[in-house]
Amino acid sequence: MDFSKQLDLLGDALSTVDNSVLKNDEMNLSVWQDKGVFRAIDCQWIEQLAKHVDEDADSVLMAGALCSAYLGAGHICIDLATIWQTPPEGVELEAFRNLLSSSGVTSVNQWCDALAKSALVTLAESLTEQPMVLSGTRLYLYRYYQYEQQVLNYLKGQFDVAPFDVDANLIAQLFPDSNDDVDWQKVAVANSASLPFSVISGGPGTGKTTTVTKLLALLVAQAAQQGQVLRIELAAPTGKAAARLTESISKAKADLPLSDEIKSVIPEQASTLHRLLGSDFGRSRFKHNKENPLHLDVLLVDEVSMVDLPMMAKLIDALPPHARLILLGDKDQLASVEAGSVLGDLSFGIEDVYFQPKWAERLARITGENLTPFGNEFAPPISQALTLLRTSYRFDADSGIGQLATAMNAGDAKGVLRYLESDKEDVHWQIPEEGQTKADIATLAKGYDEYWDAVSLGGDITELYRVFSRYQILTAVRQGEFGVEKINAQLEQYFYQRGRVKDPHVWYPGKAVILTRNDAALGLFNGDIGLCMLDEFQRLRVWFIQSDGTFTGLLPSRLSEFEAVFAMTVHKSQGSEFERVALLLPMTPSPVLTRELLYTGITRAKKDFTLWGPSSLIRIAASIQILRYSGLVDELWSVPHA
Ligand SMILES: Nc1ncnc2c1ncn2[C@@H]1O[C@H](COP(=O)(O)OP(=O)(O)OP(=O)(O)O)[C@@H](O)[C@H]1O
Repeated sequence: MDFSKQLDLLGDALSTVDNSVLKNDEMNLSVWQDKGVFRAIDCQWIEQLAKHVDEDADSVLMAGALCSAYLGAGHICIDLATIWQTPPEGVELEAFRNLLSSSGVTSVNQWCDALAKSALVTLAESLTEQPMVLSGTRLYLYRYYQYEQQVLNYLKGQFDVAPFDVDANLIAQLFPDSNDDVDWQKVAVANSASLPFSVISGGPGTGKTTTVTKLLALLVAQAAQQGQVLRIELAAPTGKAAARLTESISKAKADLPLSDEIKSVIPEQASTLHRLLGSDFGRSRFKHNKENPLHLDVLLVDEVSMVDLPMMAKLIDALPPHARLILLGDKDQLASVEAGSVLGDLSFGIEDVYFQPKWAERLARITGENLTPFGNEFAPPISQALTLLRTSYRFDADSGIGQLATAMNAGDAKGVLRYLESDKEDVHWQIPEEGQTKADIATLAKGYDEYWDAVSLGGDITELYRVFSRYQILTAVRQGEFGVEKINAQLEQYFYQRGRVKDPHVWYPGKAVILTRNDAALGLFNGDIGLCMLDEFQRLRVWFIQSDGTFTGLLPSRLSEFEAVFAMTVHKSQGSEFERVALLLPMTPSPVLTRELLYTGITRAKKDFTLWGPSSLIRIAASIQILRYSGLVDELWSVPHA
């Protein structure tokens, strides 16, 4: 039986769960469900598994349910050794150990032995198709183990490819006056041009787009010298991010010190990953895969922090063997909504491990930069493929947003509060009053005055979209008084009371929506933003920006799954930037309040940032980092380093 297919079929169609699956009464699933450790789908999953074993498999089924539950929280696998020490939240260690000991498991080794012996588990070293895979102390659902292996095998294959020649003169031409200590943009170009796979990571405004545009120019120019034309594709996880990539590449291209002929070969048009791979919406298989690979020589993917492990595996699967893959993103941003944190895992040691000394010498020869201090004989192969851009050209040393983002990223709560309290022009802090239970909608709504003025003038949709994109309210949570749903409803009501909106319950000029699902028929994607305006025949249309910057107007009735977007969650805002951002925290602690969430929220703002929230929660958030289990870090970074 194909258990992974079975898991798919289970989907969200939940029926009554048989809570007596586990032979030991103490391991009653309903208790675990009540504690919020397991979802109904986790219980269904092990209920299915239990039908296929006669053995007393309680400890195995428990591990299986944990594996499924952790996957739901974004982890690719569970680490039994870690869970043995730190059981899921809400479960006491002693109770957890007692439960397992009642099925004969009193140590991690015994737990691993029980799993290794089970008919439900295959060992990674002798892989067969079973519901679960045990690799050391890591336990995976079979399909996720496969995804991880696909990525690892691809990477290991790339590490063995001999480096490509790089034209140092062209690099010098592209960086005519680099006078930083070490010009990491130049190093990134030399490094990525040498390799079939590379990652360029950097915070906001560190020049990622500028750098890859130069990289593409170099590759195009080198190919031209050999009479070849490269097929280059640009992609990003969401429509918004693809549109931004298109815009920034075309801007960066204009400044290149190269001939128009070379520039004309560098594409500007980016598409979404789904569109690139040929999504047949709703099905997990893409049109392009190993049997039908993409027709390209170079693939550049931006905003990779948002790419989950299954998507990365499918992307890699669809690459022709000779293709170069260049990944771009900010490793410190929130990880993908779905399971995995691929960019974070790939860049795990990027801060303190650099290049093998020989590789550092090679790059120094090409770039003329002094990279001797960055040689490290313990650098694992993956670290050769990474470059971190460190200087932000958007935020100067005085910028409050830049300093705030850096402090948050470092988990420096005191620094964060200090910058919030300082009188920097671009950072503001709205401290809620003791016991405040509602958001200050009137103040939050002020940011949209300019937008409503533009709506009432009924101007051009391009201009309206531009004005709308200047300000955004972000929320940390979905539910509750400070959650995105309530805030949107209150904002629409407020706009109605102020006469901006005739009736908030129907479509009206100026209504702003975000799609919550891909829509094959309309060619629109989850996360696409539409603005409602009258067309030339005075009919209401919802206008969506295409990745080429033009707009398409649809009858509102054609949209099925969407929500208002005067406020959006930080998760949804990834891949977008706004001149002014108001980030609204809840008043009480929430597990979603993490360093990454606040860093992502802060870095959406280009010119002005306001944080609404109490200092206690800001402190807590700064101290919590998201950890997602996977085997990528161990497999890629396990070489001890100095
Ligand atoms: N080496 C440099 N010297 C001076 N200015 C630079 C340099 N590199 C980039 N810039 C400028 O900094 C700004 C941000 O650059 P770019 O858009 O390439 O950064 P990014 O990392 O892609 O930004 P984002 O956070 O928007 O993704 C641009 O105005 C760009 O022209």
